[in-house]
Amino acid sequence: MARRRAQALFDLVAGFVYSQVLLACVQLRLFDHLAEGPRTLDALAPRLGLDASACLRLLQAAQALSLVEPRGAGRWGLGPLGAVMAGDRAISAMVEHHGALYADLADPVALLRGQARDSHLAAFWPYATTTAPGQLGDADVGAYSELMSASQPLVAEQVLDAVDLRRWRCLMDVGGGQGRFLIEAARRAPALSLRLLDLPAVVERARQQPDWQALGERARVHGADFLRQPLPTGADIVSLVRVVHDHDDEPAQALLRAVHAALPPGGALLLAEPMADTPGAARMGDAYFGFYLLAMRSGRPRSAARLSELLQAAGFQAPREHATRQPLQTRVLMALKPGT
Ligand SMILES: C[S@@+](CC[C@H](N)C(=O)[O-])C[C@H]1O[C@@H](n2cnc3c(N)ncnc32)[C@H](O)[C@@H]1O
Repeated sequence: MARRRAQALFDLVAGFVYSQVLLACVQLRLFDHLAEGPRTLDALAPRLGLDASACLRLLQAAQALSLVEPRGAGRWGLGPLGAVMAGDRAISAMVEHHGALYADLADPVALLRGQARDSHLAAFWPYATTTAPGQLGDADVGAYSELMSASQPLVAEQVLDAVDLRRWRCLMDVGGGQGRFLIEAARRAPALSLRLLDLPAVVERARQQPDWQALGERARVHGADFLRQPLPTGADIVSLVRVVHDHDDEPAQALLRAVHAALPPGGALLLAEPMADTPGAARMGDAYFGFYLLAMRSGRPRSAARLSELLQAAGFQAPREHATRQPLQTRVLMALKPGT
């Protein structure tokens, strides 16, 4: 038992280093190079811009983390985890933006005391701290919008496997980014009308995408600041996907009230995000997400029970949970506005 605890503690100490090894592999595009086929150290080092000794150090560290593996004849190939990274642009993008989080975590006590000066993560998600998100331009929203679009297919698949949208007439995705969730919803529910609401600069990016344009008359965009402007009416179901956890209690409550006001009686709110009380995911919810949102300077991970309280305080009936395949990544609550 003592040995197991010592190992567990060592992993806590070293976890940050393992993360940096992964970040270096992604930043140097190591997995992309190895996806083309196994390579020798001499062939890899110049491609990564490293000398042979540094390249070997990285490969050995990455091998210990199952990211790469030796393949004989002095060649290196993808390891089991590196193969996952090489095949998934979304995961690489997700890892890469963690450079901002790691920089913010350099002094965790200052972060907890609210004394940290700059927040790299707050700069990455500028809507979280500005008082005028509606004024943000394309240069401010582009990086996070692309990251969200890259990771959205996994989320959309889980949410739309859990909830059948075919009984609804019009879905408005609030904070819907570049429209990826709606594009998938449109495919699964061919009669559904679609409304995308996000900041003006974000919906402008959505509008320019060919697969959004392909939706034609079915889909409309609405650029607005959902914390400072009323939401348009007309949809009978509203989704908030990975949105509520970005906001502290007061704005989150205001947003839920705004959604309630925009829905007709009998309308529904679909809330999907990772939640704090997920069995087996305490590390992810409370440790990782808790500190991520602290560094971002807005929002908190919430349990399904806490979200249910907020939803009912906003006027919704008690929500029902729809099980997803990977609750660690996304859980889904559906709440109805009472009918007349
Ligand atoms: C974490 S992202 C989630 C995007 C998308 N729902 C997804 O899951 O890929 C949060 C989204 O909320 C939008 N947002 C944040 N504050 C907003 C505000 N005050 N008004 C309108 N949209 C806002 C952001 O622009 C961003 O697209």
